[in-house]
Amino acid sequence: MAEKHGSLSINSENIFPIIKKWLYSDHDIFYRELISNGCDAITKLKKLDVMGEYSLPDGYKPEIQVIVNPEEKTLKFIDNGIGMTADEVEEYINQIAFSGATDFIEKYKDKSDDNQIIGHFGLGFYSAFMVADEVHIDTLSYKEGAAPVHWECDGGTEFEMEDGTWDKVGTQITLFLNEDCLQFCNEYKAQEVVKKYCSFMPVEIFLSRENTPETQTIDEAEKLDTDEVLETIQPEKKEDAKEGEEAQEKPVRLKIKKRPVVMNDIHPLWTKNPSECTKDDYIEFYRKVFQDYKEPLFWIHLNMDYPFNLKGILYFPKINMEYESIEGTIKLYNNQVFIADNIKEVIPEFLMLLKGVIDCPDLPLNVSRSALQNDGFVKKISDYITKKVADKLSGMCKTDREEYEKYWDDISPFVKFGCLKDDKFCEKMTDYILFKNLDGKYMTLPDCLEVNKVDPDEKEEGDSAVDENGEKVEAEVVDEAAAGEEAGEGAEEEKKEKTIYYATDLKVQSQYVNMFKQAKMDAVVLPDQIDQPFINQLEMKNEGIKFQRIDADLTDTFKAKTSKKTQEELNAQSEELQKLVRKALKNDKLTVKVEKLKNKKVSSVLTISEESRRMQDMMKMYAMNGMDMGMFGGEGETLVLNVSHPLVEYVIAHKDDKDNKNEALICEQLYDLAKLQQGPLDAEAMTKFVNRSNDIMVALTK
Ligand SMILES: Nc1ncnc2c1ncn2[C@@H]1O[C@H](COP(=O)(O)OP(=O)(O)OP(=O)(O)O)[C@@H](O)[C@H]1O
Repeated sequence: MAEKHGSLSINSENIFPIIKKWLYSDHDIFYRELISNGCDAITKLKKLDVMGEYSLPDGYKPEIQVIVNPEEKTLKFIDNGIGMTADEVEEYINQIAFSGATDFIEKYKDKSDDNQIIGHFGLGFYSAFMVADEVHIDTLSYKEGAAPVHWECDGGTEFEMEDGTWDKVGTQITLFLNEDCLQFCNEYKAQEVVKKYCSFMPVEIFLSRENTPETQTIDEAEKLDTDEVLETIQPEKKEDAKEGEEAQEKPVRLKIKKRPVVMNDIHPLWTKNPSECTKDDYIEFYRKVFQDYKEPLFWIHLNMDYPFNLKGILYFPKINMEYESIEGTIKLYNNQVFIADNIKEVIPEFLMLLKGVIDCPDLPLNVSRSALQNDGFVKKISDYITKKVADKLSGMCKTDREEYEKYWDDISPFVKFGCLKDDKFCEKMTDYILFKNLDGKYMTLPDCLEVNKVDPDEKEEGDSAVDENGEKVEAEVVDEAAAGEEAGEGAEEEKKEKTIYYATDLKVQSQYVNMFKQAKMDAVVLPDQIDQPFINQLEMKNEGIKFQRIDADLTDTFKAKTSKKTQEELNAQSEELQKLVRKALKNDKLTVKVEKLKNKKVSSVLTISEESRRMQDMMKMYAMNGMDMGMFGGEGETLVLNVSHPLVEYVIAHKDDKDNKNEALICEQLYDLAKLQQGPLDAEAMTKFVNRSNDIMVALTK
């Protein structure tokens, strides 16, 4: 070939500075580009062999060598792939690749955020100029009679091309590193980058150091053709061999140049058929990739060929905590070439709580992130992954409930977060969300509704109420006919709305929990922060389902049946006592209700309406961001006084007695006792409560 000197066909004189600046944030990516070009070249050669257009030489072992040379500040990438003829170098390197790079830069130069482009694919070979002042190509095409080609370019717009000396089919790319980028010819840095991008590339990659003095010693029998023998070590003669005994010869040893170590796994687990993979394989792969010593709970092996190609493994790690602190990683690959972690355009956000690998060769990667976001195909991929996760979970719930329950506490933040983030996932999972009831038993939403279908009053028909020790207490038995009057049509209407009662803290709400248990009513436990938005969403999406905290209201179950007349009396007493209690407590917002409760040992109970409490909880969240909370305190609180309790009877009997000092004292004490059943008192209230309790006991001594 006549020596050729030419200009690269580009539009801009400044293309190299742009390449360098553009990809500055992750310019180690050139490793991935050059190694994957080598992989492609090898794949093409193997394909030609399969098609009968080329015969691979005997003992052909596809491989890519990465050779660092810190002394000479060079980095070499050598593959035994298809190679290039001079014409091909002209076409693919001088023209096409460069114009591709120009297009690429033209398209994205205005985008200021480096992360806008997810793959950097399409820049390929020229990414070498991000770190190198000069790049050489030495290549020999597989084609019969092809001549080796040498090409070089010093980062300007000029290149030189001439006959070369490369005598093996394949290509060597040599980078003469820029002074700022010498780290890339450091062996350890090279190792790190190759591991980052190339751990699962489909061709074996070997990393070595040029002119390395490192050696290793092996038995002669272990010698491979590729070993470079530096010295043959003859065994010492065994002198102490006893007479008659055959002298046992030690083997000949060879000192060889240290063999390069394979850097990658060319058959990662996700490429295998799930039926070929064992539990140990999955766990080992998980540990290797995510450096997590804990065992994952379970996993989903995705394996799809049609209508798009997608393979991967999603692991559910052990995460028994609030979702904010969970950090997952989903690694995205394209034909076993690592692209990036956590690409939220492709992988649904809630799945980022998991750990996993997804390989999707069909993904368009040389596009900006915003283009990916609006890509219908990418949306399909994302939907498919979501569906598979929901299928796995619902399937497990249906066929292996015991196992599902075992994992539930760990996966529940993830499932709930998923339901909040993804409507389709929510739809599929609604019936497979588990709720733990007061006895610690897991129930699905349909189970909960089934339980609540039974009218607690009917269930209790004929039963007496029981106290906290499970002993029967006297309950008011009223004339059915009289009670019947109040059961109008309105009550029928109300029953259509199904209420699921819940507790958020079994300790704090223990008094209510006891009352529920005594009344043989059930509630579910929803202790996590995510539960509140989650039940809001369930209510929104499932008309007729209402969640109510167990201290939100006293259900009719706790009340004795009363005649209309008695109820009217109670209403009147409520009005009067409200005035009295408000005055005693100096609290105008408090509602007071007098009720006839079945359990005569309960004197007072505080309820706070579900709506007010939810509103207050929300306000508390805003308060953390500096909002004043004072205006919302005490809203929606109702003090229920049990008319069947002697203390309340006493207050009612003496309500008009202006000289009675005990009245106010008892009102305050009843309120504090009710408040204590919900949670701790604040410091001031607690001091008052203790002093008052002491006063009451002193009074007993008189
Ligand atoms: N090691 C190699 N062996 C053989 N041909 C190569 C090699 N490296 C590059 N080429 C040729 O040069 C062309 C341009 O390479 P470049 O890396 O710029 O882009 P690409 O590989 O086509 O796309 P991508 O940017 O996605 O890698 C390739 O398509 C290939 O034909």
